[in-house]
Amino acid sequence: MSRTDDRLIVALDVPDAHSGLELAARIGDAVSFYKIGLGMLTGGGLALARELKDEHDKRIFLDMKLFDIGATVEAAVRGLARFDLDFLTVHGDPHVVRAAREGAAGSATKILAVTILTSLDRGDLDASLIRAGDLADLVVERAGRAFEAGADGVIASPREAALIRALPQAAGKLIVTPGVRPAGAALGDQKRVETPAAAIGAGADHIVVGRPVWQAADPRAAAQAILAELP
Ligand SMILES: O=c1ccn([C@@H]2O[C@H](COP(=O)(O)O)[C@@H](O)[C@H]2O)c(=O)[nH]1
Repeated sequence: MSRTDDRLIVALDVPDAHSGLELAARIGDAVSFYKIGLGMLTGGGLALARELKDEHDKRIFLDMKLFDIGATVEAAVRGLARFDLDFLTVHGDPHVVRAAREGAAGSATKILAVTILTSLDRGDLDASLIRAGDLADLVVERAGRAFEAGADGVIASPREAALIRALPQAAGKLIVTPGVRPAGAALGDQKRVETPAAAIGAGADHIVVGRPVWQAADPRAAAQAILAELP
């Protein structure tokens, strides 16, 4: 059986596993890859991951954005890798990525490193005392360092995807982009945004889309419309 185009990852940012399962059932075979994030941590997110994977043959991206001392990250990733996840996120700091690599050893879980959140702009970085300079340059630099530390891929906005794809260290690595909006869709809190077609055209392997799908009156049709515009 051929899988649905898994370049689209739908963020299941609903409060609990029950709502997540209902949403996935409404979307049906239009989507084969789901992201479960921090908002569902206390709502049965891991149980949902297991059920979608084992009972519904979906791919799972667990977006935990882990950040801690190396030993703690390694232990957390070792435990989470037992859930047979496809993707797991950690912060892009090299010590975190190295620890996550150790924790994921022997599993098929790919470690994705968050560069700079797509909801941030230069003003937000200033407020957080992040080094001055062009935001895209910082994203590309963090991506390069994360790759060198062993990340299987990075999370960045579609605006930086082409620059990251051009890095020699990016060969064979994944670029996954949230911050994706169909033309005319509300941005919400996203600040560095492009359309689905532009993101894939810039070199993203996967796009992550949440609210434009799960808040739609017809989430299946919304997902299908996004897939239809991919080059
Ligand atoms: O830099 C990042 C990293 C992760 N996210 C997550 O992706 C989805 C996006 O949801 P939308 O509703 O399409 O904005 C959400 O779960 C974030 O936690 C991100 O947006 N940016």
